[in-house]
Amino acid sequence: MDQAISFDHVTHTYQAKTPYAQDALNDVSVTIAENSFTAIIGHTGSGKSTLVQHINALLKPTQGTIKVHDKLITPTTTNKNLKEFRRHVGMVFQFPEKQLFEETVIKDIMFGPKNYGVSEADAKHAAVDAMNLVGLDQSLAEKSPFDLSGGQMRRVAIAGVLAMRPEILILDEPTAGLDPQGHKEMMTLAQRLHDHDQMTIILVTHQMDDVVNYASQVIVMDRGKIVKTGSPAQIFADPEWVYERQLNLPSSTEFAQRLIDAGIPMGKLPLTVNQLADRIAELVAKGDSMNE
Ligand SMILES: Nc1ncnc2c1ncn2[C@@H]1O[C@H](COP(=O)(O)OP(=O)(O)OP(=O)(O)O)[C@@H](O)[C@H]1O
Repeated sequence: MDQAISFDHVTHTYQAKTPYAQDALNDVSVTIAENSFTAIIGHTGSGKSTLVQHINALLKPTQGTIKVHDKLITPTTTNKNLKEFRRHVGMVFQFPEKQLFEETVIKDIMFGPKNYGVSEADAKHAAVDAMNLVGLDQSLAEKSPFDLSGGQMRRVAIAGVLAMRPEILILDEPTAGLDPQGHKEMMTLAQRLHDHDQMTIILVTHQMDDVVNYASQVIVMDRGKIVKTGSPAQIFADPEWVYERQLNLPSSTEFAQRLIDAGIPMGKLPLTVNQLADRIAELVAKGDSMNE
């Protein structure tokens, strides 16, 4: 697969050259493949948000470079001429509904395209498409976004990003504060944007079940460094290592680990509920055949 994004020896220091200077990223090199669904995990303060904010040049590296498609971002990159580039990299921050401000849902979603000089008619077209993408009924278009439920408000905010038709979508803890139904809908949306609309999805999350259920690649951060990259199976194959990074296991993996600790041979660690159920069914079938 082609590389959509590559970090080359990137360091980011907040408040550089002051007594409060702090390296939030420390010599990070990593690539993220085109059309991949990549999860970024790591304990609080490990540098996940700092990392992803470099992908649309919201933050610039203190040292090193980032390449996003053909665009090179360096310590001397200025905000001039970044507008067109940023259209291709959609960023959904934590609690994006806080950024809603227009009188109606449709106006809020049209804001981005209009800001890029798209005609009123084309902006409306893009907004209607984006509402469909996120599963918002068109009957909500003329309502105030502030009269909607929390989950709906979040979808309006995401529709505003999708109306720009980005190729890369960054989701920074998109399920924070949502109920189980809203959580499932949000993750299903991310999956559909990846599978159906061929977007490169980058998900920052503390939810290990989402990592194994949706992501194909994982980047693990610890104290401003990338300490492991690989498939979910590779990342969670060593529970001790995961715990040492102050991370959880996916719930099915943790359950299986408890069974192993109790002396039950589970074989390869399961990652998902389906894999766990299959493993237990195999064990039960084996036990039955031994009793026959
Ligand atoms: N604007 C800022 N000014 C100074 N320091 C900052 C700023 N933003 C983040 N930091 C520091 O940089 C480090 C990395 O923060 P970052 O938000 O990237 O971590 P994170 O892994 O996304 O954390 P979380 O899981 O809590 O969102 C932390 O030590 C944090 O305190």
